[in-house]
Amino acid sequence: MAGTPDLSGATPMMAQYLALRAQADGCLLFYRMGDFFELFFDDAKTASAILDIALTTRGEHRGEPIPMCGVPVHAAEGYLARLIKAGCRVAIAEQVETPAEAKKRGGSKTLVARDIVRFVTAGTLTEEALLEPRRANVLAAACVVRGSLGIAACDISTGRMVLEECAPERLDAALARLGARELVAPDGWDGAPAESIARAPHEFSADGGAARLKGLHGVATLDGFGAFTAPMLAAACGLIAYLDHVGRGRLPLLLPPELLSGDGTLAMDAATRASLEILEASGGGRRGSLIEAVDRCVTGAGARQLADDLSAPLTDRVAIAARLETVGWLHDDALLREDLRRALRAMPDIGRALGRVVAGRGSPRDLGQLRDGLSGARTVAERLALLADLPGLVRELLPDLRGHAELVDEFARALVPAPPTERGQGGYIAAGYDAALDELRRMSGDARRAIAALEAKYRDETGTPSLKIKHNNVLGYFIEVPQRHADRLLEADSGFTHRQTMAGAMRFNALALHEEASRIAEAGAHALAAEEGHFARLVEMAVARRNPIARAAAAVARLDVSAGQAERAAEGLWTRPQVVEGLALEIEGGRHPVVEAALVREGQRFVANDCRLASHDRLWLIGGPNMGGKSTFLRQNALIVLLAQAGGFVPAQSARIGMVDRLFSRVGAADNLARGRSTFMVEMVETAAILSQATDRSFVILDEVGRGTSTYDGLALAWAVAEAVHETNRCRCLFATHYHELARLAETCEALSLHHVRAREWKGDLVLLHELSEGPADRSYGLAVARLAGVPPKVISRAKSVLDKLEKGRAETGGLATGLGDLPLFAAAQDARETQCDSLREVLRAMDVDALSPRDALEVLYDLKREAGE
Ligand SMILES: Nc1ncnc2c1ncn2[C@@H]1O[C@H](COP(=O)(O)OP(=O)(O)OP(=O)(O)O)[C@@H](O)[C@H]1O
Repeated sequence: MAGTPDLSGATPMMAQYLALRAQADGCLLFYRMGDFFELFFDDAKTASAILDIALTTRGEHRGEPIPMCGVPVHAAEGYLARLIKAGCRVAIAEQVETPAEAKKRGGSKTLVARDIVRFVTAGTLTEEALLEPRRANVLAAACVVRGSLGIAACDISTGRMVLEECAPERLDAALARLGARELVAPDGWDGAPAESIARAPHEFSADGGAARLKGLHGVATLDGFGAFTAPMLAAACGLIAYLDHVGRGRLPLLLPPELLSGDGTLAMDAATRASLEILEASGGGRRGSLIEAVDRCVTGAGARQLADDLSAPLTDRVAIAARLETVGWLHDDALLREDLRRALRAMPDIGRALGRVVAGRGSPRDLGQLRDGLSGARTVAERLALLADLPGLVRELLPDLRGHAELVDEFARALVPAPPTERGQGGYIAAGYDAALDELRRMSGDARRAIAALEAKYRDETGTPSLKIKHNNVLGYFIEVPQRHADRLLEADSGFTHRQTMAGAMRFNALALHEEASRIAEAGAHALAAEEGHFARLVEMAVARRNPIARAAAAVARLDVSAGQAERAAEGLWTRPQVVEGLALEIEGGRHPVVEAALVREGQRFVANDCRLASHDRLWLIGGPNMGGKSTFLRQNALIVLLAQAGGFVPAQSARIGMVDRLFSRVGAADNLARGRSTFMVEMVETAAILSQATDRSFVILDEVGRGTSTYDGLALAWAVAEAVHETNRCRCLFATHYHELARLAETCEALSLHHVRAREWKGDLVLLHELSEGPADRSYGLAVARLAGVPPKVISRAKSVLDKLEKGRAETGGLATGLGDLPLFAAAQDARETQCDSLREVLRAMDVDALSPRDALEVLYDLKREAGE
């Protein structure tokens, strides 16, 4: 591999490598060698397999060849992104001195010193290229103090930090809500999820956490930020200690912590989130998720805020009303909305630029982004301030959007319009900002002009029109002439000194050229140093104002979310929900945003359905054929509740929602093999959670619970669960089931009613109407659906005869629900076609094929055909 020195015999280097490896602590070690990051031993095997790059060997260690692979430094970000995605963490070991410095330090053979400069892990990214613009990147720490769980979480790309406390068994739900990419937990804590990163328990100290937060934010007490408890502070301590470790002592942007209280948000556990596909569809990724169907934000920060809103809908009516008022205001004024969105669309990502600047990885471009973003925010605020009747929420945001005039003006004067991402070449400080810098630039400009004049002069003097003055990184400035004209310059008194002979050309130096070149170099170095000085000062200015800048970023994001919600509502004829006290759930003409979008893409129409739950009719049992739309109906109502409490409009004609405290969604026998539990076990664990946690203010959707086991067990469980939900939890609940027998519950449960999705058989084909109707389902249509799905006719006809037998057996024994009483649902199940099939079968069975003459056979065929026709 190019650029890789031979390891054999390089023992000091191997010693250096192994020492760094020991510090890398479970991470892959990227070891910088020239233009490459090299990986050795098992790291090389792991990385080459994930990255699909060549695994080679170099040299030996203890008599064994050393496996090795490498990635070019200039392309390292792409490789890092893939490794992080595959769940790896990476330690970056850089050369921390130049070869010249090493030589000066210890002689010509001295190894260049290297050190781990930082760790790159999923939860601690700040690089623009490694982050998803529309998704927050959350790192969390958790620990238990005196039986209570503390959680600290932050998105270091924007600095947002939240602290919360809850019961230890709520850890999974909290992590799912926060969307944590990486979790840090004390070593030896048996409640820690398997994939968490273990850190020394002493790093989780409440006193330590309080001290670090006070130090970070320069305050004597944390009371101004919130009343934080010991578990929260201990978790914060663990989080900051880990950040300190991965940043090698340099902390990223951390804003003052916010106190999160579980009471203020709609509780949803991990299973509910997964089943509602809020931020990710079940197959992974945004496609097909709720957020994809809702998100019309024009900025990355807006999309991240929307994801936050959807992950943690509110239970505070005032806060929900404030958001809804803003969305309504922008919904009703299309011109204003369009104007605002146009302004927002042009804004860079202020929060993430700030994150990089504070983390010490900011570039001139990031400063330019802060300038443009904050100036855009100011313009938006000024335009909004002119309007009458601003919603309260928008009025509150105005001061955050303004108030950066000093920084914006300074940055506007200091920086060129489009600053580069690299500082090495300079050129990012604007002309006219610093007279001394302008003078240095003028000097090097003069010298460049002088060099151009020299070229003309040398051509004249030597009589060589093809003489050129050129520049490269090795020789600097030099004079080049074609070989055949070189004699004149090679003469002893020519004033030129020979530098290099090329094929067909010769290169020379001259004193005057050397002097001008030195002036350029000197002025260039001074100019670069001056620009560096300005850069450091501008960075300092941004860092000092980090909290107000972050507030401006948050205000921009909130405006974008509201405008995006309004846009989505206008596009899809969504409506403003009423979120009220009480236990109603009245949704008229509700639709499922994701299913509807999919249908519309195929030119089909979504059938809207109503849902009317109230305390006297709080459990709807929903039957009907497979594919009839039961799951869709269940989910659309849960999603409408979620969207409404997140403060947005909803896909319905009207919606009146009694505030929900907890939302549960369960799908029978969902696969969760990754967690090593059987599907049925998962289903029951999740159902148990609902039965123990749902209150009368909760909303629960249960989709075919009980289907993951034998028919009798399943029916019995579904029956008992429905009864418990009705009697004990008394929550609002939609319960989809294929067990017709459950209809009997309506006789004993007064707040339970029966509903079904409609279907019809028409000319032998099944027609699914996707329409919800009152009353029990008339029959199953499983075989018809299977035929629709393309199951071969042979298998369908076999299934039919099995079904006939089963139903006959059931009729004789009294059926599945014997002992629960008669089941009228199945009484009318036989239809005329089945009887007809049986008579055809009778004729065929009676026939002796071997005894038939060809003529008789033809007769029989005619008979059969006639009979079938009847
Ligand atoms: N209201 C509707 N309007 C139009 N099409 C619908 C509607 N509801 C569902 N569908 C269509 O029917 C398909 C199946 O819906 P869904 O999964 O909700 O049925 P189901 O009754 O739960 O089926 P199963 O019992 O097999 O789980 C959807 O993917 C969608 O294409």
